[in-house]
Amino acid sequence: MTELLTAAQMRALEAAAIASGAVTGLELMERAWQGVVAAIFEEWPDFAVATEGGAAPQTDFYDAKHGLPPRYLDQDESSAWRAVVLCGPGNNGGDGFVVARLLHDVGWAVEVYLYGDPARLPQGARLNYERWCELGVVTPLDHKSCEWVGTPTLLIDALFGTGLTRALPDDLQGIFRIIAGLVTAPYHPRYRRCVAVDLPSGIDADTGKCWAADFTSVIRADLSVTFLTAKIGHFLGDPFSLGKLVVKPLGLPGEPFLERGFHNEPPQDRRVKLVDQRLFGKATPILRNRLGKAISWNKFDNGHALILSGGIASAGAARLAARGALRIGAGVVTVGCPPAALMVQAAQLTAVIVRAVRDAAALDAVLADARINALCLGPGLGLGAREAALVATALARRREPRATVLDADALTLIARDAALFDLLHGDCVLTPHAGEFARLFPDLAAKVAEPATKGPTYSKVDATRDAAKRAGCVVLFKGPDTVIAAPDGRCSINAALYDRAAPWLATAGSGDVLAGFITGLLARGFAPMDAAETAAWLHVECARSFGPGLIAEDVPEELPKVFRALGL
Ligand SMILES: NC(=O)C1=CN([C@@H]2O[C@H](COP(=O)(O)OP(=O)(O)OC[C@H]3O[C@@H](n4cnc5c(N)ncnc54)[C@H](OP(=O)(O)O)[C@@H]3O)[C@@H](O)[C@H]2O)[C@@H](O)CC1
Ligand SMILES: [K+]
Repeated sequence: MTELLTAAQMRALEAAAIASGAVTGLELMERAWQGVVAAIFEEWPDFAVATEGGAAPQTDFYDAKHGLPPRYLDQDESSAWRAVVLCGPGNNGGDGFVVARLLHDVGWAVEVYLYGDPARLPQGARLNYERWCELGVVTPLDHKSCEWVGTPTLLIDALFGTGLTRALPDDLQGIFRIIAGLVTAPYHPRYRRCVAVDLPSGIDADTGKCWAADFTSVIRADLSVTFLTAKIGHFLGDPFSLGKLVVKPLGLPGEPFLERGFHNEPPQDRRVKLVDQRLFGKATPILRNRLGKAISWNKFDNGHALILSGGIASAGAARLAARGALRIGAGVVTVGCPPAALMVQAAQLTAVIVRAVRDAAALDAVLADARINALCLGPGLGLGAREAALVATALARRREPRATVLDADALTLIARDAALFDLLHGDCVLTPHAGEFARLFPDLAAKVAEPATKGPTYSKVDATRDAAKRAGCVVLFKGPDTVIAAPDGRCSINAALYDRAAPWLATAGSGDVLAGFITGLLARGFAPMDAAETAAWLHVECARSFGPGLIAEDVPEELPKVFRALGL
């Protein structure tokens, strides 16, 4: 998995590299702008063609995005390559001055605006400001001049990066609103693309929160270019403001540290990882069973998952979870349902065993079978006294605690009853969506929802970590930015964003399949955190592999294809 950094960790790495003498601050800035410019030209190769002719291409990118016919192009103006670079008072602005220089060198008409006093720029940024001043003017960015920004072919947002730690002053809020309004104006023919250096200005690099009035006053980027590795804030908040995210190397001597972990490792509860394909490295037990051996010929060695079902009307949710658990490799899956739902479940299920579980006493008897080693409680379960008793029975068998996923209705039940909540143990996994999270942890949800007005801000990562500590088990907080945390502080993000976006996964029943995936992996012997991360990643991969049109039933059926693509 890839380490995501906080602004402070990034600064510490930069300072360590500079202190080691391996690189200077100015060199880092040079590498950063090289990365930005390379990313721009890779993304829009037509922009680099200006090096030769200086004539703007007739291609209307805007047209492609909004379906406007080319005649909307302002032909008179289209021959000018106009770039506007907005620079801020720190090193993000310093990166902006250098990008301006390079674009100028390759033939663009570049206008540079600066917010702040040039005399107070940090040393490296100041030097690059002076170099730019030899080539062109710098217009102070204020309420009046920001109107002149207009709608350039290329807008570079280098106002603020990782150094933004407090709310923007009123004058800046106004400037942001005006520029954001200009560049997102839907019918202006000449606006092409906006590139954010590091991240769109106004977004907090640690939490993804917005220091501007709201996300509508953030200058939305088509491309955000960051350095070394992504920051946590790139995946939280409103990542849609970032457009496409590109990470460029800085050539730091310890850069491969990202593969191995930090040289000076921050404590566990300060690190956040991005779940990615590296989960499936050699060490991954995806093809191993609960005994740590390769998947066994004996189905019980591969675990036995029990999914509790609700009544007839909601019985489908448990079936989806069961199918997920089976496809991900649990050796045996049983659905336990109320007697009245037995016929319905038996008629619909083939490879899955169906058993009647009338009440808590019946569940207790079923759980006497020690081969059942993973439980799934919640999908379509119901919210009555019987269901609460089932949850209590399942959690209370402390002498033989089973790995247990609590989803949907089971989460509502434990949110309602503190005694049930107290039964949670270290082999549980909670899988709330935002609404369920707010019911379970109202104070933490309220802190996440608070707008950023003073630092440090509180994010979904912080909330999930705090929730896992409070519950004493793994919490998987769902969303396009799913955050997974363990009580010991481990934390990761499984992002269905940028090149992994799969909005069609937001479909009824897909959460039930995820609960089933986790349960199946728990049955296979995965530790709760590993099971949650692996299941969440595969869940998104299934959706991506299937594509639009996906319904929940398709998710488990796509799994064999995903496994094959992974070479498993
Ligand atoms: N680290 C690295 O390895 C590398 C970093 N690089 C680049 O540097 C960027 C980070 O630079 P940075 O630390 O100078 O921060 P940045 O975002 O420019 O802003 C700081 C300025 O903003 C000001 N300010 C803050 N809040 C404010 C507010 N609300 N309203 C108004 N002003 C406010 C703050 O003022 P102060 O708090 O000091 O009073 C200070 O003047 C990073 O994003 C990347 O682009 C790359 O070049 C390569 C390697
Ligand atoms: K920026």
